Amino acid sequence: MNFQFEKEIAIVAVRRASYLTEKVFNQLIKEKSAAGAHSKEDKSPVTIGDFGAQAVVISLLKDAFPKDPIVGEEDADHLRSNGETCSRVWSLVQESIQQSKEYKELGQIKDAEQMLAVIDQGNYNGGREGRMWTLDPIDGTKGFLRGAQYAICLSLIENGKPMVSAISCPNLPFDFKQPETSPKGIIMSAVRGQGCFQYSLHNLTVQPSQVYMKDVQDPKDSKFCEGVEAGHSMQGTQEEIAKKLGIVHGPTKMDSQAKYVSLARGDGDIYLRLPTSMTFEEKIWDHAGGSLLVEEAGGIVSDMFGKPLDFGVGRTLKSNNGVIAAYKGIFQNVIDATRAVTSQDPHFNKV
Ligand SMILES: Nc1ncnc2c1ncn2[C@@H]1O[C@H](COP(=O)(O)O)[C@@H](O)[C@H]1OP(=O)(O)O
Ligand SMILES: [Mg+2]
Ligand SMILES: [Mg+2]
Ligand SMILES: [Mg+2]
Repeated sequence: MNFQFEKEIAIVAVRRASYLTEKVFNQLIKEKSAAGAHSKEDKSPVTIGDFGAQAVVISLLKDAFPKDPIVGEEDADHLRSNGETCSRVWSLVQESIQQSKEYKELGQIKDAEQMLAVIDQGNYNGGREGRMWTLDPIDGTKGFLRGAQYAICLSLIENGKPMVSAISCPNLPFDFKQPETSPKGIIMSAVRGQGCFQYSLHNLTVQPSQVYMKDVQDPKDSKFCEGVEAGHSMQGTQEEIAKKLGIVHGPTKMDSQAKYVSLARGDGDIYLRLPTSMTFEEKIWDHAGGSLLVEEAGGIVSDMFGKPLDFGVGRTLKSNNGVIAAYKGIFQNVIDATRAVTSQDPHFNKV
């Protein structure tokens, strides 16, 4: 199985959904300036983007692979009881499907009622057997609102292992070495055993290029990254781990799975996500896509104890705690430093 069709559809799906989220963001900005409102407090445009992106991706997946179940983050409950929001989502979804130049015959939705049913098809409970897709229609919601990084993340998991992934990052520069001048918008995609490739989000004529993690030999020469939100990981502990590794530069803070994407193309070497609570269960849609990209680009991904992430135990990573991703040449150093810093800290006692 070489998964070529799966990969192609996954890329088209996240590209179609990105059209929708970019439209929502631009409308939100316009509304803000027109009304002078603090729409940062207003969660509804985000909700519109999340629901709309989930509808667009699932409708395409269901036409291309009718038998595959889907673990998606959102459901349609809120839209069923909120007609106006539902209509806004429906018009965005229609427009996003109509403007798509790729596989236009797939993923059509006939009315708003059908759209709600499509969104609810992301309700699969996950598990070890066979194929399933996992979708985060907007990962990094807070980054999305700030006009910073966010990602649309899709992955095909087979028997508990991510096999195909496509992640769209509308706000990442195409060339990370020229962040100011480079056009924004990339998709990164990988198939297990076939490498990791970067595509342009908007320019379909750009040829994909294979990306690799940087070949860092000494951990102290490495760059580490973490999430922006202090409530999502233990930033203080992460700083201590970096210090232990001899890293002198502070972390790059970035929302969403754009962190995995950045590592995969050599713009960063280590991603630390130490749990704020040992009872917190990371969601499979927050890590399946990104972890495969990093692995296919020369990295290793595990939990904070070095244990491989297990995507076959339901909608969450309940048999893991936290996440560590690093270039393979320094991965063991990172795990050792993490153990040295956390093993005496009762916060990290397994429950
Ligand atoms: N306490 C938490 N620990 C770890 N991740 C969290 C926590 N709360 C929310 N998240 C998730 O972190 C992801 C964003 O990660 P990052 O901080 O790296 O940008 C979101 O998918 C968000 O999930 P949710 O969508 O349920 O809010
Ligand atoms: Mg998420
Ligand atoms: Mg999300
Ligand atoms: Mg969310």
